[in-house]
Amino acid sequence: MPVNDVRFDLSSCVADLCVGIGRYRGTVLLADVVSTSSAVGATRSRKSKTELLAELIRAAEPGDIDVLVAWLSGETLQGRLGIGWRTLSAARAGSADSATWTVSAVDDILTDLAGTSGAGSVARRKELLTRLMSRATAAEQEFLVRLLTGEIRHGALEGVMTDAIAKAAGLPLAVVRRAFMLSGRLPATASAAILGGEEALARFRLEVGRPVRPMLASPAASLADAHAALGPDVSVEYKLDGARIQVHRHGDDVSIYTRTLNEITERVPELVELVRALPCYSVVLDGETLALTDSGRPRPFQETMSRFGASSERELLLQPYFFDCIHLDGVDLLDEPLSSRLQALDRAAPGHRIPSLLRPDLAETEAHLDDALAGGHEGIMIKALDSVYAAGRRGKSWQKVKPEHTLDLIVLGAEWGYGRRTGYLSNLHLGARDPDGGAPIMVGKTFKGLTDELLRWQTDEFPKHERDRDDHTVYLRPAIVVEVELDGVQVSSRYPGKVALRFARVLRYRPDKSPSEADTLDAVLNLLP
Ligand SMILES: Nc1ncnc2c1ncn2[C@@H]1O[C@H](COP(=O)(O)OP(=O)(O)OP(=O)(O)O)[C@@H](O)[C@H]1O
Repeated sequence: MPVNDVRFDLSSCVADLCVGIGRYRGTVLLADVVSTSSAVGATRSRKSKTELLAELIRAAEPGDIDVLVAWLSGETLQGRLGIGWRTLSAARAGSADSATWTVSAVDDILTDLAGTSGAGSVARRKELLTRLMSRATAAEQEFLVRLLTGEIRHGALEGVMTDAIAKAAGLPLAVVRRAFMLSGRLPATASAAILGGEEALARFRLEVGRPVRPMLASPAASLADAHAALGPDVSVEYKLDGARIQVHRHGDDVSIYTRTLNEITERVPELVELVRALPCYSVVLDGETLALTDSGRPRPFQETMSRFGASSERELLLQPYFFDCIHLDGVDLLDEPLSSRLQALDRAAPGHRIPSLLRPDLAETEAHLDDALAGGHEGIMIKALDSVYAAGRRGKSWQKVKPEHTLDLIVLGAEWGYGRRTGYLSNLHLGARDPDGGAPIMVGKTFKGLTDELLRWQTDEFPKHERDRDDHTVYLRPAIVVEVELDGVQVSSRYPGKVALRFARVLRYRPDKSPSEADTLDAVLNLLP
């Protein structure tokens, strides 16, 4: 689309939005949300995305704020309703001429849909969906389909949404970010910010038993770079190729969460036992878990992840390796430097620290990386000892060094295979995340690295996320993240990002990551020689 058309679309969307909000201030119409969402999608500027979302949040009635934020950030139950694209299309006979749905009325229907189960639920769901769709305009229907299939999250990513909440509430961004880290939920953060200001946000505290959003690392160009950037006061740790765990214990109560804050306590009894036996009363630990082979090498990532699934194989015993401690016996440590948190970790869980070195020189750091790789691990992490615990990938206080290029990409589609792969979905279309929250951008294809087991899994799983299909290809909604290894990237006019992967091969699927955590187009472009 030529640039002028984008501008035209955007300005008409914004005009609609202002009319909508002006007319209905107090009661936000679904139409207002729809025009904001398309305007947010159409602009590539983070600043205007923030402005638009902030305007919408400001205009909402108090009771609508959390629903709005949940919708626009994808943090909503609707993606999990299990309503497919086909069912939704079937419910779309005809559309209304003018917009009458309000946010709260739509939310009531969605809540009803979520609560419908048992005998007669199919008919009841159909009836609710038809009611919802028949009173919606064509644009609203489009939005509802994306909302119900869980696709909407790409309109407003976490970063933009926290900016918008801060702007709408007139509060410093740092205060909003911290509340989000502690509450783990954007809707609750938004309502508190708008209705209760800084005081309400300050009430979000670290609570033992409630997970906080984890701190992440940024990739380092090289080991020497990371070492030079962070200076001598660092902790250099193995980067283990397992699954992130956050462990909370209060007395005998233990709860364990994944990187995406899902609770898995019931599935990992051996970890619960071990944590109960630690010499402390209350603690929150951050770490990695994995299963080992008899010779002490890490088992493949898929096997560790399989322990988190519904049918968990208990024979594979998981080991924990902790690397942080953010609460110990009544004292919150989030704002303490890493050096103090590591001392607390050694008191709380002696003998369970991830293999690490304190303040090594460059040669020792290199040797640690070699040891990690020789042991079958992924690489190392280099962390500034004076850094506080802050959720997300902001700043450079944790840097990861891995020898191979790998990218976490979004599966956009898969082509039917031929020869040995006839009848299987095979060649994957791979997309990078648009850093500005737009649709993923295709950067390459591959079928290399796909085992028979993965081919079978793909063929089973992909149709559940189908967006469209033709004779050769099944196109997917952004839902599945796959990690690929590659030799590099090259400039290419074949794909819209003007860059293509070189020799990409599938390493594994990443069920622990959502598309909003996939690598961005910028990360791909960074690999250009
Ligand atoms: N010593 C360690 N310190 C922190 N995280 C570690 C460590 N060892 C392994 N990890 C894992 O690495 C992840 C942090 O790396 P990053 O922020 O790059 O996330 P990621 O995208 O999942 O990483 P990758 O895709 O490289 O596995 C953590 O979520 C954790 O699961």
